[in-house]
This record gives sequence, C-alpha cells and structure tokens, in this order.
Amino acid sequence: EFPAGDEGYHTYGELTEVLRNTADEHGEIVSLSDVGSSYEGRSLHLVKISDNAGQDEDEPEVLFTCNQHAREHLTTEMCLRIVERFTDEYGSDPTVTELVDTREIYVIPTVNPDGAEYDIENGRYKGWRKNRQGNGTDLNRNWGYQWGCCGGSSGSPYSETYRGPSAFSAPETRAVASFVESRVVGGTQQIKAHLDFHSYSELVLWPYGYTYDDANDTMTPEEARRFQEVGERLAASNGYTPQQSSDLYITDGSINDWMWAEHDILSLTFEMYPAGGGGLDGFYPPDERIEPETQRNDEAVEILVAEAGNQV
Ligand SMILES: CC(C)C[C@H](NS(N)(=O)=O)C(=O)O
Ligand SMILES: [Ca+2]
Ligand SMILES: [Ca+2]
Ligand SMILES: [Ca+2]
Ligand SMILES: [Zn+2]
Repeated sequence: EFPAGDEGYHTYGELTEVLRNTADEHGEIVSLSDVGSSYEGRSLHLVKISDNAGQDEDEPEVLFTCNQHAREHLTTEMCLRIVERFTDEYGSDPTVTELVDTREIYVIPTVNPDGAEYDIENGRYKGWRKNRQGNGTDLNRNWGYQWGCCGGSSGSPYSETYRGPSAFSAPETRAVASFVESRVVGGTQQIKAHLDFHSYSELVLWPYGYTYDDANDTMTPEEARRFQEVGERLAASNGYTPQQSSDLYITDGSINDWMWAEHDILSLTFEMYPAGGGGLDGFYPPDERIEPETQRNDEAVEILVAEAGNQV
C-alpha cells in the first residue's frame, strides 16, 4: 500500500475496482477486458471507450499506455483521469462527447502492475523501475524494433535499463504488442495515435530514440515534421518541453520506436511532473499533485485523440 499521506494513489486492487465500477456505470460506452497477464499473473486491464463500445466500428482508434515503469505511479493516475473524464463527461462536455462518438479510445492504465505493487510493498517506496521477472527487465527497452542495437540499453540483468534476454521476453510488453498487432484489420492498423506516459521531467518526446537522425528510411522528413508539429502543439497545451526522444538520450527497444516503425502509429511519450529536482523524490509527488498534474494534460489528450482522425 502507499505510504501514509499518499492514499490518493491507487493500488492495483483499488485501480481494478474503479475500472469495474466505471464499466458498470457506463456500460454503453465502456468495455473492460485485458490484453493478457503480468509475470506474476495480474490482469493487464484494457479499457475501451466509444459509442457502441461492444462493436468494432470503423472509427479511428487511439491507445494510451501508462506505468511501464513501476515507480512512475502518477502515470497510472493519468490513465485513470482519461478513463474517468471520457466517461463521466460524456453527454455533458461537447468535446469529450464528440471524441467518444467518433473514435475508439483504448487505455491500459498499468503495463507493469507487478513492479508497481512491489514498489509500495510494506508502505515504503523502493524506487523500483523494472518488471518482476528475475532481477527485472526494463519494459521500455524490451520492445522489438532495433532492440539492443545502439547502446541505449543494458545487457546486464542488474542494470536499471536491462533490455531482457530477447525482444519481448517480458510478458507485459508481449501482451501489449499482441493487442496492437490484433488491431490490424483487413491489413490496416486501426490504431492511429498513441501516448505512453512516464515521469518525470515535463517533456513531450517523439521517435526515434535509437538514433539521433531526425529522418531516415523509416521516417520521411515530412513524417518527422508531423511528429514535431504535433509534439509542439501538445507541449503548448501543458507547458512541457517538446523534443525528439534521442535529444534526451539514446534508448533502444522503446515503445515509441516500435509503434511507429512497425505500425505507423503516431506514438509519443509524455514525461510528467515534476520538471526537475533530480533523484528519487521526483517519482513520488505528494498525492495532492495528482489532480492538478493529471488535469494539466486534459487538452493534450483531446489533441491526440482528435489527431488520430487526421491520418495522412
Ligand atoms: C521515453 C524515454 C526516452 C525516457 C524514459 N525516461 S524515464 N521515464 O524512464 O525516466 C526512459 O528512459 O524509458
Ligand atoms: Ca497527501
Ligand atoms: Ca464507436
Ligand atoms: Ca474499429
Ligand atoms: Zn519511465
């Protein structure tokens, strides 16, 4: 459980209960399922929000993933905010209503429930980042595009950026990737845009992470320009700093690189609050920050959901 004073954060059990209640209360626009199980057997919850949620309609699809990194608990709250806003405000907020009626929005609130639960075991923060397989795999180095190519991850199982013994060796990344692959319908990937939430540093990041190149044979200059244009619009809405992922540091095997290169999904990362401060404390903002820092991204979420319909 979370330490005293930070009860505002959701444990896996509390998250599961909120998702079940939301599906019960908003049955016609919510479908709750899962993309598979974590290493320790926890369901990787998948929330679908759309009109006629039980039907696969011909509407642009959008994916939000949170909590790949265990200690980044604020991101789980971010995905919960998306679920709650796009259900509670359906029928009252015109923008939310329009987007739910014309898109299929998928949310995976925690990709790494085992790590998140381990991080708060006994009510004290451990600073844990990875999953709970062996000495832990960094899920954001385990994706299968340019996996381990470029010095953006580690081959040591004890490293915080251990890429795993092979691409998709982690059940969690494999499950999410399989879900995305299942959204190829009639040869066309239905998911058009994706955001992966992390903390912290207040950044909007776009691929590639594995190379400093802005453009290359799998990202044309105009495609790179589109990432930058959307990234800058997102950052203008929340005050984060927009930049290419590799401008921060080189990462290989990241989710964004795979989503773009393998599925042409407009895939970005948000690094949430705080902006700086360094050290472990930045991963653990007091729960009083949850509401302001998740609502800070309401407009960015709308921008991305809308952008999914502007497929080139
Ligand atoms: C998305 C990448 C470029 C940054 C991220 N930073 S984090 N969230 O682990 O501190 C990471 O190292 O995976
Ligand atoms: Ca508090
Ligand atoms: Ca629909
Ligand atoms: Ca569809
Ligand atoms: Zn992270």
